Amino acid sequence: MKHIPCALTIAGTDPSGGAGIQADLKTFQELKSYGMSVITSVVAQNTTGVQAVQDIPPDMIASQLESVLSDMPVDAYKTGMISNIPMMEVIEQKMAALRIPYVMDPVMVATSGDALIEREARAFLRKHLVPLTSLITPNIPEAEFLIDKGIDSTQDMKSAAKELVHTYGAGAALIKGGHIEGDATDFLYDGHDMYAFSAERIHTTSTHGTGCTYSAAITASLSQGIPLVESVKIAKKFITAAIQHASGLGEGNGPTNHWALREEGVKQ
Ligand SMILES: Nc1ncnc2c1ncn2[C@@H]1O[C@H](COP(=O)(O)OP(=O)(O)O)[C@@H](O)[C@H]1O
Ligand SMILES: Cc1ncc(COP(=O)(O)OP(=O)(O)O)c(N)n1
Repeated sequence: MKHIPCALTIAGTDPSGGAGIQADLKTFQELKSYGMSVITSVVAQNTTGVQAVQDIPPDMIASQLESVLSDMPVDAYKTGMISNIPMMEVIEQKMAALRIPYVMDPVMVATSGDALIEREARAFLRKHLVPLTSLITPNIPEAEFLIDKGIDSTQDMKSAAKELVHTYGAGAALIKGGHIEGDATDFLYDGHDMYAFSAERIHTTSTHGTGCTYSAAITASLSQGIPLVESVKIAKKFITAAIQHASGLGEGNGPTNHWALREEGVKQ
């Protein structure tokens, strides 16, 4: 029987469908990986912001992980919103021994400005989960927190990527350029070489869930055995089209369009 590439997301929810688990599963599906999910927090949110958060008890996160891991193959996984230390401990305990690609989107704050992680959990994430990653994908504010320094230029972005690998033990680091002026250029450092992935900046407010979608797209390709640099290249094309062809849904920062490449007729 043919093996279907299987990708798992461990993250919070977005009932409006633009970010979190919902964005991840849509992305896995579009990129032809079988999607699975473990929910860390149920978040009442939409394009205007976060209205309420209900964290799932750590035991229940452990049970969900056991359900998936005891029965299903997982070829690659990603984490998104992990709001507190007990959740991180469970993820570390269940996932550390797995020798499969792990992409961490170190989610801290939503586009709306709402915090999605407890303050004291940030340092724990850096110490315990970052060293398990194959790739970490911070935006600029997240990278600034992780390295404890300001990032004001492309040179700073490149230095941050190197520091995340060499000082904090990430397998590779992709610093995203959504939050700096100029073209939307992201820098990937894999421990040896630096790569730039660039797209023209699109003038839009439809950026809700861009980080979730981008990291899920990378995870999908990694689950198919595609090498890291090529996976990021595919994902950059996917997220750029998704922003470009956003539907303008919602009253606030709208979701991206996960089927944009399919609509464009681009063969994936
Ligand atoms: N306005 C934009 N035009 C084109 N690409 C963008 C735009 N905003 C973000 N991106 C791209 O979307 C991806 C997610 O980046 P970013 O918005 O920085 O992440 P996050 O959603 O985690 O804040 C990156 O590839 C970034 O370069
Ligand atoms: C449940 C959940 N997880 C993550 C985010 C933040 O998503 P991100 O892709 O960084 O996009 P923005 O919201 O910052 O655009 C979220 N909102 N909800």
